Amino acid sequence: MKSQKTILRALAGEKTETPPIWMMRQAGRYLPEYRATRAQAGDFLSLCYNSELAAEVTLQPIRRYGFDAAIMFADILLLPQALGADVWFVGGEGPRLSTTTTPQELQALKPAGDVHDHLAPIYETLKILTRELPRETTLIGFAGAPWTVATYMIAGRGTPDQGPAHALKYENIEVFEGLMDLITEATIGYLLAQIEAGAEVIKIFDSWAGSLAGDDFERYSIAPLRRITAALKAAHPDVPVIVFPRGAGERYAGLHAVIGANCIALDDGVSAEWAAAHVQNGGCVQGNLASSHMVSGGDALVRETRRIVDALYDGPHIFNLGHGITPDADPRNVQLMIDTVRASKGQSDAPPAGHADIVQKLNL
Ligand SMILES: Cc1c2[nH]c(c1CCC(=O)O)Cc1[nH]c(c(CCC(=O)O)c1C)Cc1[nH]c(c(CCC(=O)O)c1C)Cc1[nH]c(c(C)c1CCC(=O)O)C2
Repeated sequence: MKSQKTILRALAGEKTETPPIWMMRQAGRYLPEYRATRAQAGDFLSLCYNSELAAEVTLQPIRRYGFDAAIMFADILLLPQALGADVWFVGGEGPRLSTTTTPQELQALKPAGDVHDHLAPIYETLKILTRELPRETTLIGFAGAPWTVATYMIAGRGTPDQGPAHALKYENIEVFEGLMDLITEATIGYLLAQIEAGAEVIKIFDSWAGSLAGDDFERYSIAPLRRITAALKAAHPDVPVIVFPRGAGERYAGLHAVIGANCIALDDGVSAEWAAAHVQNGGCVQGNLASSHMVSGGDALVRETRRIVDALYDGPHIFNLGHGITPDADPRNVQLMIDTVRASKGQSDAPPAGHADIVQKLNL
């Protein structure tokens, strides 16, 4: 039976009349209703573990904008915490973790199968969402890719160049690879449990893949993504997998087949025209409007949105940003992007129907 949900149709390789749309970090600080619920929860991690409130913030952008998909509200750093690392967030700065760089610290982490009690609230969030989401909205579960999660566990924080993780590869490859294996195994169990709790699509974020050079890219980004995808497919062949090796550049070409994923998510470092020629021939692509347009808006936003839709019009495409929306974004620009995508029919130089109205309505 053909699925009614446009995202699932695109993920199955179908070209849709207008691309379905959702947005990375669509529940977030740019929305006043998110800030209010986060204040009610106390802090960010408390919000992640409060299933009712996490479901509520997941639903907020769906109510406001009617996105085609909802991504469960959680964070990639909950898994290290479930493995026994300390994780906390410093306001205005970002995450902090206890570090794992020695054999003793690796040994002290829990086995991959022991994460589920800790993560039970996340599975509960998915169950609530399965009941409460509109029928036409697709529910996305996610995890960080092993390399990206490892970069935080090794450095104990976000780093501009992932230097500490690269250094550990050279200084103690056993600890590095042992940690990668542990994260990979735990991630498989975590994602399988998300599917069992109601996730219809899985997305794996390899936000720092771009800093892996040469063989390291294959070994530490692609191989773990392939291993996780294969394990998910073995148990749930019908659940589509989106992978996001951010910063892959020309290495995006051919990745569907290499990883076995249904969709490759593109950052805005590659052009949509290039991706149409070199990536979309392998299957569905997602992306890739620069998230800065959500801050600046106006005609440039409309033009660029239109250009991406047109470039990827001949194949399966899910519209998204190239990275998460930032806290300084204007919620009205999100509406302008959605209206532009939904008014488009592809392959035309004319502005989308209603473009002038949209711009006027939003007072741009
Ligand atoms: C690297 C990474 C993290 N988390 C995530 C990634 C991969 C994607 C990417 O590259 O952005 C993924 C993530 N983080 C969050 C989601 C929820 C779903 C969504 O709406 O996309 C998802 C899918 C919520 C969040 N995760 C975080 C917030 C902001 C926290 C707050 O409300 O204060 C949200 C809404 C915090 C977070 N979480 C992380 C960092 C580095 C930070 C601090 C930076 C920041 O503040 O934006 C780790």
